[in-house]
Amino acid sequence: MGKNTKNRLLSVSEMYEADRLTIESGLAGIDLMEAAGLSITREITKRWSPKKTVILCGPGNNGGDGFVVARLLEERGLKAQVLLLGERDKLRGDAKINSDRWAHDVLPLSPDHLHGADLIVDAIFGAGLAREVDGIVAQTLEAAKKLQVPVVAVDTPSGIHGGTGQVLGTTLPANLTITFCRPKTGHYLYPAKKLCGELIVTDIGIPDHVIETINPQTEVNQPQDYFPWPDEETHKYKKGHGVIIGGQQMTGATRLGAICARRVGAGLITISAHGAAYMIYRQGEAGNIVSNDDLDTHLNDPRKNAFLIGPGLGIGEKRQLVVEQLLESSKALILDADALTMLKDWQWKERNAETILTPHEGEFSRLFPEITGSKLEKAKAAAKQSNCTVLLKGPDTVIAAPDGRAVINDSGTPWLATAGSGDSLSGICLGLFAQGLDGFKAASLASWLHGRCAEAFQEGLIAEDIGDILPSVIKTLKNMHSSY
Ligand SMILES: NC(=O)C1=CN([C@@H]2O[C@H](COP(=O)(O)OP(=O)(O)OC[C@H]3O[C@@H](n4cnc5c(N)ncnc54)[C@H](O)[C@@H]3O)[C@@H](O)[C@H]2O)[C@@H](O)CC1
Ligand SMILES: [K+]
Repeated sequence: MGKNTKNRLLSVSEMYEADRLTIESGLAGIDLMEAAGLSITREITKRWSPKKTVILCGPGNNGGDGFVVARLLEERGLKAQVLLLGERDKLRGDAKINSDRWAHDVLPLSPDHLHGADLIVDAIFGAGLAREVDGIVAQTLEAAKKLQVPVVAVDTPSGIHGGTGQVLGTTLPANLTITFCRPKTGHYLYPAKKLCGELIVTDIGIPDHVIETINPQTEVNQPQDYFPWPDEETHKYKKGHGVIIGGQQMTGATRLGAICARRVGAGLITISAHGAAYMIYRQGEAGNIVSNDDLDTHLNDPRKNAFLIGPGLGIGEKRQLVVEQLLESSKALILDADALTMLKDWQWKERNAETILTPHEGEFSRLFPEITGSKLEKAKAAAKQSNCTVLLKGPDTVIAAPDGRAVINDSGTPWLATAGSGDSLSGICLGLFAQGLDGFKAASLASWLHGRCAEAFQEGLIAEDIGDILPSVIKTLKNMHSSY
């Protein structure tokens, strides 16, 4: 993870730490709150001209931000009504100061006081959400949902945990969420990702050096710079020789992986197969090498530097032995699909080479039944326990390294939920692995490229299209600089 912190994602405690260090360094909390309220007001007035904004305020600083928005909207001639959870005279600190600056009445937070709203600002809970939302708050959020007017969430929609992205009790889906300094990890994890609507990150004065000091270990996945561009003097043996253990029946899975591995730049790809499957692979794509040598021969060839096992493999004792032999080798290794299923009882031990595991949620819970938590927490814990790079698949794929670094991928479309899509992903990983990227970089870049292929192709994508469209996605990398 480089020094640049612009792609970092904060946990809730890191956000509090950033506030604390900023205030300690001389910036007043009240100024941060004013900046937060100003940015929210600016984003609202850019998009809407509400006749009546109802602002739902909670008892903490999230509510304090809400009071600032009420005042600033009114200063711009826009009518605002504050509904407050709890007693106004019990507010403390910066929230109290901003309540005092709001010269109008507040009404109790209740579904009865939502009428007439043509815009809602949700400032009940943000980072301080401590338990499930229930009672009058839940009733008000449910009633607000039914109004079907635009909703602007301050920091997070109330009820969403900023770290995990989970809903605690209930929440109010937003059209726009405005958060401060850096996104929180929860903004990129489902279900929060879809409940936040458009996400805007605004600068409220927290300096970059504060984030550098905290050094958060999670980023949004922006791996474009890792792409292994070939230099002019290269030759195929310099670009790696990947081996895929060919499935005996689901031969298509192996072939999809092989195409993607070659498209992403691997010098050579060998499919290792026997019997009837060997003949099928021989009749397949002309650029694949197909070999019926035994595994030892491949493992003893120093040029064959990266192996993939799992796609279309099937399950059985013989295959289990192949998986074990690969695990004991010193080759870079990707374990996918059926290979993960057969790993179930494997005692995690040190491999002396890079390893990537690519489970979906079901495979993950069979592999790591004792690990629970958010998707991010699960991937991080599994990477640490297994000493492997873990690529936990889904619409919010998380890639975690054993040393604690993690990225959340945000490229892709629901069209990736199609047979063979995962085989293409592990093939891309193999191609990058073969070219010498480490496990974390290979998995991060593969996941991003895979998602971009779906975005480029759009409707009607099937697995075969991923390899076809990869070259045009790679082309876009040439002019791209990582930014979000
Ligand atoms: N200096 C700062 O700390 C800044 C904070 N800011 C805002 O402050 C927020 C964090 O403020 P707080 O730490 O006060 O936390 P919140 O305002 O998010 O919530 C804390 C309050 O809600 C109560 N609460 C939590 N969950 C509840 C539940 N389920 N049901 C009922 N009550 C519940 C707590 O008891 C506490 O009173 C951020 O999300 C952001 O909006 C911004 O103003 C920027 C500066
Ligand atoms: K909120």
